Amino acid sequence: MVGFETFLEPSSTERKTGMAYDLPEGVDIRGKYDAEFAKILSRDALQFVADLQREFRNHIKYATECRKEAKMRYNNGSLPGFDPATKYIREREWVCAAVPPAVADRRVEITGPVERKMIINALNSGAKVFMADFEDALSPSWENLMRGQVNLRDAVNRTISFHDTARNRVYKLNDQTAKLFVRPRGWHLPESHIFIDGEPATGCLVDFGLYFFHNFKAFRRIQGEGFGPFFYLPKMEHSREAKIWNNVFERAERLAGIEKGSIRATVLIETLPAVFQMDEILYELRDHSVGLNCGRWDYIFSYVKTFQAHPDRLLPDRVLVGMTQHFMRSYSDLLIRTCHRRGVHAMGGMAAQIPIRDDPVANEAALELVRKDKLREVKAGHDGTWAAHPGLIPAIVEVFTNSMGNKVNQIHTVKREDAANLTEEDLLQRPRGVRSMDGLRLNTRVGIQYLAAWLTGTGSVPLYNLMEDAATAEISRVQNWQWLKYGVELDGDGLGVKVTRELFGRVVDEEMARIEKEVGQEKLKKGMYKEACKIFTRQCTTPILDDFLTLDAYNRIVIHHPKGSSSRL
Ligand SMILES: CC(=O)SCCNC(=O)CCNC(=O)[C@H](O)C(C)(C)COP(=O)(O)OP(=O)(O)OC[C@H]1O[C@@H](n2cnc3c(N)ncnc32)[C@H](O)[C@@H]1OP(=O)(O)O
Ligand SMILES: O=CC(=O)O
Ligand SMILES: [Mg+2]
Repeated sequence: MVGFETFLEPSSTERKTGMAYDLPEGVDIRGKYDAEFAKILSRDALQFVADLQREFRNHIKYATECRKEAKMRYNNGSLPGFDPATKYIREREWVCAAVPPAVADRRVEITGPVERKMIINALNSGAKVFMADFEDALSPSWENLMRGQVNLRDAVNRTISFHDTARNRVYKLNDQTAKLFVRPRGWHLPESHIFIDGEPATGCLVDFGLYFFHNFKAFRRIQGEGFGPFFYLPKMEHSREAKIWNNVFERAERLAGIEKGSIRATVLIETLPAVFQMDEILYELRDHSVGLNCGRWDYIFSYVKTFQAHPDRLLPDRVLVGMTQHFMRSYSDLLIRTCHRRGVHAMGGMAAQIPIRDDPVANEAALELVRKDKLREVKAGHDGTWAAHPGLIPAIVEVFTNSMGNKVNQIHTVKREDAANLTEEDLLQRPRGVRSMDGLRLNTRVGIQYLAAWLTGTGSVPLYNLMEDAATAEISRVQNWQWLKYGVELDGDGLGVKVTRELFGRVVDEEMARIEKEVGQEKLKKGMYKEACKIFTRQCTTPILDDFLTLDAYNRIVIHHPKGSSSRL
C-alpha cells in the first residue's frame, strides 16, 4: 500500500531504470516502453493504481452484473423508472457540499482530447473550464493515453509547450487559463496494456489513478485554490456506481493526506436509467459533487440501447432527435431542478455544430444554431454549457452573460420547481419524426468514417461540418441496428422502403464509394476504412446488440509489447 510520504517525496525506485518499467508485485505492463511514459508509470504510481484496483474490483464486477440484470429486465419489457426504495433520498431536504470558489463560474466549458496542442489551445481559449477527455473524444491507444498523462502533468505544472514545426509556431500557456477537469473512461473499458494480478486493469482507475497521483498537489496549489483535482464522470447507470467513485475519492484523499471533499466531480447524466437516479447519484457523491451535466449524445444512444427490445420506441432520423423533443427537454429540466435543489451546478451539453471556415453564410447559420441551443439552456436554468471548438466560445459567453447578468451561476436563483411534476412518462416519451433513406445513409457514412479515424488514433473528428465523437457515432450505429432489426419503413421519403439486410448491404457499398470519392483513393487505401466498414457493418447487423462500439474496436488497437522487454526488473 502507498502512504502519504510516497506522494510527497519521489522514492528511490522512481529513478530511471533503463529500458523497462519498474513494476510493483502483481503488476505487468504490456504496452511499449518509453522513457517519458516511465516517469508516469513509476513504481509508486502503479502501486497506487493497483491498490485501487484490488480494493474496488469486486464492487465494479458487481455493478457490471447489475447492469446486465437491468438490461435483461428492460429486454423483457420493463421500463426504467424511479426506485421506490430510494424515495426517501428524493423527498428529503439535503444539499451537497458548498461549491469551491475556483469553479463557481462555469458558464462555458471547452472539451477536447488530451492531445498536447489542443490542451494548450483549450486552456487558453477563454472558457472558464477545460474538460480534458480520456473518453468520448479520445481513441484509447497506449500512446494516446500515456502521452495524455504526460501532457496533463505538464499542463498542471504550467510547463507545457508545443512546437508546430510545419508552421514554426510555438504554443504556450497564457497567464489566465481555464480550470482543468479530467474525464476518465467509463467503467466498461479495460486497460489491456496494464495487468494487475493477471487481469487487465480497469481503464478509468488507470486514468484517474495516474492523473491524481502525479498532479493532486500542484493542482490544488496552482489551479484549485486549495481544492481539487476536478473530474467529470461518464456513462453511469446507477447510484451504486457513483458510490464506488465516492469511495475511490475518499481513499485517494486519505492516502494523499488531503481533506475529505477536496476532490470534486461532475457526473454526466447520459444514460436513460441514470435520469431516474439523479438525486441518488448526487447523494452518494454529496461531499465530492460539483453538479450534473446533460450528456445529450450518449443519452440518445442509451435511449435506443435501453429500448432495444421495444419496437414501439423506435427513433426517427438522428438529426431530428434534439433537445426540443419532449423527452430531452424533460431530462434537462429535471436535471436543473435536481441540481439547484441540492446546491450544485446544472451543466448543459454539446451542440454538434463547429465553425465552417470556407463558407461564411453556412458558418453564420451554424453559429446561430449554437446560439439558439445555448439560449434555450440558459433560459431553462443551466449554469453553464459545453463548447466543442474555441471559435464558438465568444458567442456562447455572450448568450450566457446576457442572460445571467453579473451572476456567476443560477444555482440559487432559478429553482425550476415546475419540473418536480415531470413523470416517468415525460422522461421516456418516444421522440417524434420521420425516418429516411438519407438518415440511413448518413448514419452509415458517418459511422464508418468515425471508426476509421478512431482505429488510427483520433477520437473526435469534423464530419460534414459537425463534431463527431464516440457518443455521436454510437447513435449512428444503434439506430441502424434498430431499423434493421425491426425492418422499419422509411416513411420520410414518400418511398415506403423497408430497411432490410439487402438494402443495408447496398447502402454500405454505395456509401463506401462515396467516402472514397470524398477522401480520395490514396487516403482510403492508407486508412482503416475497410476494417471500419467491416466492424460497423457487423455491429449494425448482429442479432444481439453490442453494448459499446468501442469495446469490440478496442481489441484492434491493443498492441502488446514483445514479451520480456517491459516486464518486471
Ligand atoms: C459527446 C461528447 O462527449 S462531447 C465532448 C467530447 N468531444 C469533444 O471534445 C470534441 C472537441 N472538438 C474537437 O475535437 C475538434 O473541434 C473537432 C475535431 C470537432 C474539429 O477539429 P478541427 O477540424 O481540427 O478544427 P479546426 O481545424 O477548425 O481547428 C482550429 C484550431 O482550433 C483548435 N481546436 C479545435 N477544437 C478544439 C478544442 N476542442 N480544444 C482545443 N483546441 C481546439 C485546433 O487545434 C486548431 O488549432 P490551431 O489553429 O492552433 O492549429
Ligand atoms: O459526453 C457527452 C455526451 O453528450 O455524450
Ligand atoms: Mg458522453
